[in-house]
Amino acid sequence: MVKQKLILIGNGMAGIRAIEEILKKKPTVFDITVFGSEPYPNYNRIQLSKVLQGDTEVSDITLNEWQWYEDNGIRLYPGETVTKIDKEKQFVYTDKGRIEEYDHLIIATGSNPFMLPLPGVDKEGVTAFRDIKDCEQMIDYSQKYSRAAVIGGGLLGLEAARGLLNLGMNVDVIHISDYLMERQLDRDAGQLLQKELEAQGMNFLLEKQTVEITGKKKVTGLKFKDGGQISADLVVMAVGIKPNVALAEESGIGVNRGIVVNDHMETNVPNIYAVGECAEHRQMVYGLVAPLYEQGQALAKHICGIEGQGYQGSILSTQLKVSGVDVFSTGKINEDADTKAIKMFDDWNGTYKKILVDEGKITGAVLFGDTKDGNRLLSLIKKGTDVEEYLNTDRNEESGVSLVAGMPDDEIICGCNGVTKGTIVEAIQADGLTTLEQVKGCTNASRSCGTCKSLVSDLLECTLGDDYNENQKETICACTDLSKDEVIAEIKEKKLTHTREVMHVLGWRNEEGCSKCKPALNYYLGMVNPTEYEDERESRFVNERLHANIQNDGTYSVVPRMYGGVTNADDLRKIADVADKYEVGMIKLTGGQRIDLLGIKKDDLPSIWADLGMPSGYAYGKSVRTVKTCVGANFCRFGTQDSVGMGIDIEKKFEGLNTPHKVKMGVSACPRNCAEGGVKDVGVIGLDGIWEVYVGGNGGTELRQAEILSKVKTQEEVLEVIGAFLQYYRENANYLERTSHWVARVGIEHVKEVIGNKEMRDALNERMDLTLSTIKEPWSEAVQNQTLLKELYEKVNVPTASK
Ligand SMILES: Cc1cc2nc3c(=O)[nH]c(=O)nc-3n(C[C@H](O)[C@H](O)[C@H](O)COP(=O)(O)OP(=O)(O)OC[C@H]3O[C@@H](n4cnc5c(N)ncnc54)[C@H](O)[C@@H]3O)c2cc1C
Ligand SMILES: NC(=O)c1ccc[n+]([C@@H]2O[C@H](COP(=O)([O-])OP(=O)(O)OC[C@H]3O[C@@H](n4cnc5c(N)ncnc54)[C@H](O)[C@@H]3O)[C@@H](O)[C@H]2O)c1
Ligand code: SF4
Ligand code: FES
Repeated sequence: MVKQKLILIGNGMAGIRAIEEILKKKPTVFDITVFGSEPYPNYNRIQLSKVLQGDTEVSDITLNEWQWYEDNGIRLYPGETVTKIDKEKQFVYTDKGRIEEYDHLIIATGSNPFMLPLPGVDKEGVTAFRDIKDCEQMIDYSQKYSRAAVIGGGLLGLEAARGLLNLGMNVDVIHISDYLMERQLDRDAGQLLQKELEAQGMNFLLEKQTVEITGKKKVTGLKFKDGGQISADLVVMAVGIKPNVALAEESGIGVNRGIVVNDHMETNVPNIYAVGECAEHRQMVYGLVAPLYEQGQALAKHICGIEGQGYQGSILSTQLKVSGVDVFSTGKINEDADTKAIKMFDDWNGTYKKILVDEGKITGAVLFGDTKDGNRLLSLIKKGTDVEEYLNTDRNEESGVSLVAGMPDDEIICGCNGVTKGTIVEAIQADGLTTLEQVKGCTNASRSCGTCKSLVSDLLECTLGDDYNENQKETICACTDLSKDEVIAEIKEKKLTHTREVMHVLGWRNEEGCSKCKPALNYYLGMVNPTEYEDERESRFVNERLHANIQNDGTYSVVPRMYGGVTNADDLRKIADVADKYEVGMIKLTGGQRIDLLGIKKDDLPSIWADLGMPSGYAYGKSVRTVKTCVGANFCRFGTQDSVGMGIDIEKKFEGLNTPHKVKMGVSACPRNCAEGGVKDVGVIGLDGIWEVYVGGNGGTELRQAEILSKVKTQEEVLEVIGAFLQYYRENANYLERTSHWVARVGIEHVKEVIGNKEMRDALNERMDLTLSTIKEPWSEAVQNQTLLKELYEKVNVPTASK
């Protein structure tokens, strides 16, 4: 059957959720292509607040890994913007010159942050808070400067302000209204919130209208209409959002405030849908994920030909994500002539509750200080419940497990994803779930803002009773209850040899595995049985499969090996010839002292490798990468040892070794440490007559200083210590755990004890040598294998996505 061509414009939260819903219903009907302006896979935008507040890492907020796109046969074009839609011919055009035909088109272009058109808005240091780039800019500024001003005291502004406080900045919040979050709270709750946030260190300027952003090239402060002014090194604009409708409008699709859609999310143009913040349904545009996910459901049903009543609009609820402050609001927030209000204010405990009632039915609520009734009130509003029923079943005294035990099955636990208690309990019982991660994987509960995590955890405890262990072991992924150590033990005991066999024998919940467990099992199997295990190419991340790093424009990079960062005229000539012949986009020196050829077409990869005739630098692999060296004793007047020779020997010995994550090394010949061994996975420093070996350093997002592991005298001893360390890391770290995390987790003293023990060191080196004896050079192997070449590099429609 010929697949129908489905294109999604916008690789964000709403669009991809709609695709997930479509795949659940009709996994094989559509040939899907996704264009996303941002150069990342779909990530959890909501969690950017947590990233700024220091509670999570950018690397942990990905919702759909590159592998997910591949596993589902989706072509993703990251960093590529659709610039035109031809609605008659049914084509889309992109800024990279690509033209793609569609049968169905989904527009999910989200919103743009509203930037006040003030004089000075384009100065350095003025930013919105919408994406990873903005978040990184704020973190960067906080390291250089001390004063931040946030314009807008809404949800976003307050979450940004809390993050900037956590990053050590002094923060002024400039708000136009006379109380905070006036769109979500009433005055009483807004004032309580202000008091609480002031106690946390925020400074508020209310009823202030900014008229100018001052400074020359860079921002220095703000001026207000009342003549006042403040100084600031960073200005964050958080005054609301505007649906991103320019593309739709220019392409002749019906637009009002958002792209106008009907209940099935269809626009006024046949075969074109809109979903998410860019869509306008019954005169409403939404800026929270819960309604956007409901829209995705309706869209998926319609596009899959499943009957349904369509999207009917949503009742909103919001919660501020600032630790130490509990605020919740849903439905109507302010009284009018027809509304009665039930109010409770406990000054002593700092709690406030207001419930609004219209004709006997609950229509809205504002909670401060104690928000555990929030989801219940949302459920009651949705059901149109009589207020008397609510008042007669007061659960104020209940908390934790007894609170969830008393909830009816249709009560919502996860507001973002609309998941009820009944759905979660059923999944726990039917699928044997025991962990939060598994519940998230099966039901989506807690997958967005995460505020429902404790309720889900209470529900697990309530359903499993004594079988629930809160300090659950870390399982490999949601497909199994087994930890990494248990799986490795089973592989050894049952002599398992393939990923599928592991999944089958160990009772994987999902027979196909997932993008988390497949590469991990492939690694563990290879680590346990180096001589017998046949690497499963299809279980690897696409970069490793293609032996090249995919770039944000869909091209690849080629990094040949240069042992110890040393090159020669012949190799440089070969690189120059290749660069000319294949019109390489950019030639760049890397931080690991090598040469990177960027902008390579996929089809050209094998010919370039053949022409270069140099080994792969493994710049794409979870493997030993580079050994950076300083010039050392042969040339430098401070040098005490031959760091270059040592670096080359290390690199030659361990090149191509698979490791749980990438491994970078550095060798210097004196404590000046020019090769930066202090921030490498393995750093070697030569002193007079001895070598020091450091491990567990990291120079990336989470800076960590390497710790001393050993002091030895000879080159052989250095190789012996490094060999034992790397093998111990290979055998004990979780897949995708850098040495910095692993050493911090197990403790350097423990690692020292193991590596310091001669017997253990020898045994580790024996296993290491066995592994090293099996390594094949991947580029020359690929060039000589015609079947592989055809399969990997000439195949059309391989998704341009990687990890
Ligand atoms: C810091 C922060 C915290 C938040 N917290 C919460 C919260 O706690 N709860 C909540 O419910 N909501 C929260 N939100 C709002 C929520 O993140 C959004 O409602 C949601 O992400 C919108 O999804 P979307 O897919 O419509 O838009 P987006 O996620 O913005 O995705 C749209 C994507 O389309 C891309 N795009 C646009 N035009 C094109 C084009 N022409 N071609 C290709 N790609 C294009 C954009 O680059 C973008 O990546 C928060 C938002 C932020 C910024
Ligand atoms: N926890 C959450 O649910 C959460 C968190 C962050 C963002 N978001 C969503 O992201 C989007 C953007 O959030 P937002 O806070 O920017 O929007 P918002 O519309 O909720 O709040 C903007 C605030 O800025 C104020 N404002 C407007 N003009 C101003 C001016 N000139 N000077 C000072 N203040 C001014 C408004 O009074 C308003 O309170 C919203 O859709 C929001 O729902 C949600
Ligand atoms: S680390 Fe020492 S020996 Fe090496 S280049 Fe720097 S100063 Fe010279
Ligand atoms: S309430 Fe936001 S993820 Fe559950």
